[in-house]
Amino acid sequence: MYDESFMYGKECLRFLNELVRNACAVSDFDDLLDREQFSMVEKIKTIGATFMAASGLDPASRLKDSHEHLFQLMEFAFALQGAIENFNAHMLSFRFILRIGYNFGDVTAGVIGTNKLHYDIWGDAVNIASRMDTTGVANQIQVPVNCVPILGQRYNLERRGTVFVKGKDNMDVYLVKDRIPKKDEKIDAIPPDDRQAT
Ligand SMILES: Nc1ncnc2c1ncn2[C@@H]1O[C@H](COP(=O)(O)OP(=O)(O)OP(=O)(O)O)[C@@H](O)[C@H]1O
Repeated sequence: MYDESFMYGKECLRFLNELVRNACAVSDFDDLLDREQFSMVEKIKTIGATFMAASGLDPASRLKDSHEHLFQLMEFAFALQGAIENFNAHMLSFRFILRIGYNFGDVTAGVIGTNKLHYDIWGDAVNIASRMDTTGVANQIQVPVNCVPILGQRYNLERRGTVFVKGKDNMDVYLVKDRIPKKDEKIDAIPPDDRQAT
């Protein structure tokens, strides 16, 4: 845990900056975005200690009738967890806790104003993603129930219960635990000799 008031917030800023573009972690948040496997994922902004990303905003790069951009975003969330683990392994005095909120749905994307331009996204889907984070669990990825049919195709999800979401009342929420292994992954994990014996 860190204290935002320590050294007037300077230490907090330094750590967050190191985390987002640091030299000691194996893969920092911004570097992850350069990877081909996250080609549809975009950083929107950081808000305080929150890192906001979206996927599939460019309809041209989205594969038709595919949920690949949604899986990419979930894989990105896993990669962030890995980056935090790496980062924490270099820390002696404290550990960062990462809480992730995830949602999908229609959004409006654009820029407001004429100076200090900033690309942003809006909509119910964004508000709910934000609430999935704020009502979430330390070191876990929380998603609303509407994500389950699609994410359940690739990930093991555990029902957490209901959380109160402003403007939505109580929402059913799930925690994304891990990937469902692919069939051939299981076979490959068994050494050839053992495979004959079973
Ligand atoms: N583009 C965005 N960037 C940052 N935060 C966002 C964005 N869109 C939505 N949020 C956040 O999502 C949350 C949910 O928004 P909602 O419209 O439900 O409530 P609100 O009345 O705006 O929230 P509050 O009064 O609690 O700040 C808010 O905390 C809002 O700051």
